[in-house]
Order: sequence, then structure tokens, then C-alpha cells
Amino acid sequence: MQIVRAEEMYEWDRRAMDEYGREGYILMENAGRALAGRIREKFPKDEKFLVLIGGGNNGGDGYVIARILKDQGFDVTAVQVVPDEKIEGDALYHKNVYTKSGYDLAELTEQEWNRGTVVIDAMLGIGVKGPLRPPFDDLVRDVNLYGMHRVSIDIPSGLPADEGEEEFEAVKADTTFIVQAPKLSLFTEHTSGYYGEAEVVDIGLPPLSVTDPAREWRAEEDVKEGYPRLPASAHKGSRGKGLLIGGAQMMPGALVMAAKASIRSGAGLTTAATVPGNIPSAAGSLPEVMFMGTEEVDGVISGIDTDSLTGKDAVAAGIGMGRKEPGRAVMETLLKETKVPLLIDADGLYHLRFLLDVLKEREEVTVVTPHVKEMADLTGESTGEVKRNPFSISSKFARDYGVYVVLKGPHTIITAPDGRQIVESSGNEGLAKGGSGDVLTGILLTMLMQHEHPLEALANGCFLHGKSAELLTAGERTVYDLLPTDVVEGLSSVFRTYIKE
Ligand SMILES: NC(=O)C1=CN([C@@H]2O[C@H](COP(=O)(O)OP(=O)(O)OC[C@H]3O[C@@H](n4cnc5c(N)ncnc54)[C@H](OP(=O)(O)O)[C@@H]3O)[C@@H](O)[C@H]2O)[C@@H](O)CC1
Ligand SMILES: [K+]
Repeated sequence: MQIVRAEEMYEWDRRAMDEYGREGYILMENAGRALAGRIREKFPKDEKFLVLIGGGNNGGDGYVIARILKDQGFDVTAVQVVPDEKIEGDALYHKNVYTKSGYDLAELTEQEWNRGTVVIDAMLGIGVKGPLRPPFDDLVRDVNLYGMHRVSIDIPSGLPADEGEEEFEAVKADTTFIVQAPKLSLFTEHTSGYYGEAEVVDIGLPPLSVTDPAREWRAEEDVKEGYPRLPASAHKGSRGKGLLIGGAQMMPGALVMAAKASIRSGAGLTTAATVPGNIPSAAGSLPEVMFMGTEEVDGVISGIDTDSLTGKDAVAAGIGMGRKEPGRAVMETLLKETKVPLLIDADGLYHLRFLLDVLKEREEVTVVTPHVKEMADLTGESTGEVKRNPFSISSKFARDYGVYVVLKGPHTIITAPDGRQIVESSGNEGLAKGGSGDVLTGILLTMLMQHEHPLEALANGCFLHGKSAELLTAGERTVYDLLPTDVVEGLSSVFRTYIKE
């Protein structure tokens, strides 16, 4: 499913009319009808609806919804919150249909506020610009104040559709029925909460690609389709030989979790390279993994035998490695000498910010997997800027350095060097724990070895990780006690449920 900016949504609508000959008022009828259908399914007939209608096409949708619900016998009070001269075009057409149907408009009084049980917010859609002007400033506050169930049409009124805007006042919806395609602000941290429970409603626009490069929200079916099948003749070579590099003397756990996640997610053979002192205990807990010692200074990795890179299908480095000086040279060597996909995470990302010129020179596939803070440090932006602009900041970094970016968060945004983006939303707050990232790194290492396309590999890896958490907390675990190591064990259920034929 495409994730659109406001201007891309308008482009879609315009092409539907200009190229496909669909009249605007028919598109609005279809939109309102689809939306009313969802409202009817969600709420019992004894609810009292208050429909607030604004002056643009969002208000036009509101007129159609109010009429259809009234046609079907629902108790609906409709209020046009702007003067008559503000209603034009397709919205005016539908206002006329509404009034010719014998339906009237009410004044918004204290009584109406108190009578309603569900408010349908069709005041402002994706056309909102700048700070709210009267009467919307007061109306938005009132909608948030009265104790009705708040249903926003397309987008909570006042909320920007795109990323980036910092200051706004908006309806805090309980439910949002999004028209045709999710907008960027559904996925940005400071805006997503305003949507409440969000559902995309297909209003029947012709299937057009309006995002270029493609920007897509992953559905579960896509994962199953895109997942590489293991041939019956699979051997460890065909499943991939991966190398994980990380771990300092005081931090053995990260590498162990990543290695375990790598083999559980299907790697043929995983080798873990770490400081020699960590090997006995790590090897004891992971008999399936091969271990090799690195050079070491002050308890951290200071050098790696580049022969160990030969014969590998992918390499992941940086987890639990520490931030001491010697690590930088190790990362520099890896950037220069790794001829297969190289994934850099955690402390590796810390070192990477001093090696951006080397990164730029690298020609083979490179993947970085930052969370917001790490992304901020890599790009020199503030964490606030990254949170508000995750799509464009990821895209710029991916293009500037020719890398794949996995920006981790409640909605993980995966970006290819050409700017294509996939949002993967599986997972829950149980994953917000030290070690989750290490598990993801292990899974992604395996995915990079098994998929033909890195973007697909990374999206599927994020899915496995997030879905494992979801399945576990739907069963024995809760978001409070879930551990990263549980997520590794939970992979079996994800494979069984979503991948296995
Ligand atoms: N086109 C499509 O692709 C499709 C669109 N569809 C629907 O149309 C919606 C978009 O409609 P839209 O473009 O008419 O804009 P919309 O959100 O109603 O707002 C415009 C109104 O808001 C006002 N206004 C703006 N800012 C303001 C502020 N700060 N403070 C106060 N007022 C402000 C502005 O007033 P003005 O600036 O003119 O005084 C104008 O009256 C979209 O969300 C979806 O629901 C679907 O049906 C089908 C596909
Ligand atoms: K709205």
C-alpha cells in the first residue's frame, strides 16, 4: 500500500479525473459511501452522531456521510461549521443533494454537543495550512473536550498530512478512517498518536503509482510472497555463511544474542568474532556457532584478520563493541575490505560517523540500522528533527552515501540507496529493551544472505522480529516481561504462521 504526501494524494485524485474521466463529485460520492459503510459497521444504530462539516472537500465527504447515514435511519445531526460561501465545487454539489433529500443543518449549541455520542470530524483534511484560524481553533478544542467518541475523516482535523511540521493543534481522534492511502504523519512519532485507531478505507480510485521512488506500507501477504523458499537440496552453503563481529570484554551478551538470532532465522553457518576472553562462555551457550578471536587492546576489538572475511556471504559488525578508539580502525578496515553486504549497527554506527568519507567510497551493499538517536548522530540533525522527518532524513542519508538505512522505531522505515522506502509496523513496546537491536542484527544478517534484493531482505527481517514479539505477547508473554531472547525463540511461530507454505 502506498504511503502518500498530500501533494501525491492530490495528484492521484487529479489523474483519476483527467486521465480516467472520473468526475470529482462521483469520486466524492464513492469516498463518502465507503466511509459511511465503515462507520455503520463500527457503531450500533442507537448512537447519536454529530457530523461537523468544514469548507473544503473534507467537508464534502462529511455531507455524503451525513446523508447516507440519515438515509439508513441513523440519528444524525449535521452542522456546517463555516459560512455558506465557503462551500464550493463538489462539496456544494453534495450539500445540495443533502438538502434536496429533505435533510436539514443544525446550529452547534451546547445541547448538540451534549446529545451526541459519536462526533464525525469532517472539518479539515489534508488541505490544512498553517495555524488554525477561527472557528477551527475553538472547534478542535471543543471536540477534544466533549466526551464523545471522535471519528476523524481522512485525517484528524488540524493535523499535517506530511512530515516535518512541529507546531499544530489537532483533533485527538479515537478512530480515523483514512481515505485511500495512509499519509506520512501516520508514521511520525509526534503525530501518529492523533490518529487513534487508524484504518485505511479504499474509496475506489484507479490503482495508480503516485510515489516515485516507491514508498510502501508492508502488508503481511507481501512478506509471504517475497520470502525466498529453501530448495529441498539446501545445504549450509546455500543458506549462507555469515560473520558477526562485536563484543567487548564487558559486553559479551550482544554478540551472543545476535548469533543466536542469526542461526534461528535460518543461516547455514554463523561465525562470531570477538575478543578472546569472551569466547569460552559464549561458545558454551551456542554450540552451533563457530567462534574466532580478534586482536584486542584494553578489552575491546582492535583488529580483525581480513582472511576471515573470505568465503562469507554477509558480515554484520558493531554490536557490543564499545566506543573506544581502536574500534574506529576496525570499522575502517571492514568498510574497505568487506566485499559482501556489510551491516553496521550500534557502536559500529558510533565509529561510522568519523568514517563517512570511507563509507561514501564503498561500492558493495552497506546497511546501517540506527535508532533515532544514532540517526541524529550520524547525520548531525537533532533527535527532534529525525523524529519529525524520518522519511526525508533517511532518504537523504541513503542517497548521499549509497547505503540501505533501517531507521528503527514503532514504525521502522527501510530506505534503499535509490530512495525507495518500505515501512514495517509489526512489533510492540515489548521490544523497547536493550538487546532487541542485537537480535534484529542477527536476523538481518541472515536475511541479507538469503534474499536477492537487500530492501526485501531488510523488510522481511524487520517483520520476523516484530511479529515474533506480537505473537509472544498475544500468548504467554506480556510487553512488560518480553525479553530479546524470547524474540529469538518466537521466530519458530512466525515461520510456521506466516512463511511456511
Ligand atoms: N483531493 C483528493 O485527493 C481527495 C480528497 N478527498 C477529501 O478531501 C480532502 C481534501 O480536501 P481539500 O483539498 O479541499 O482540503 P480540506 O482538507 O478540506 O481543507 C480545505 C479547507 O480548509 C480550510 N483551511 C485550511 N487551512 C486552514 C487553517 N489553518 N485554519 C482554518 N481553515 C483552514 C480552507 O479554508 P480557506 O483557506 O479556503 O479559507 C478550506 O476551506 C481530503 O482530506 C479528503 O477528505 C477525498 O474525498 C477524495 C480524494
Ligand atoms: K478531518
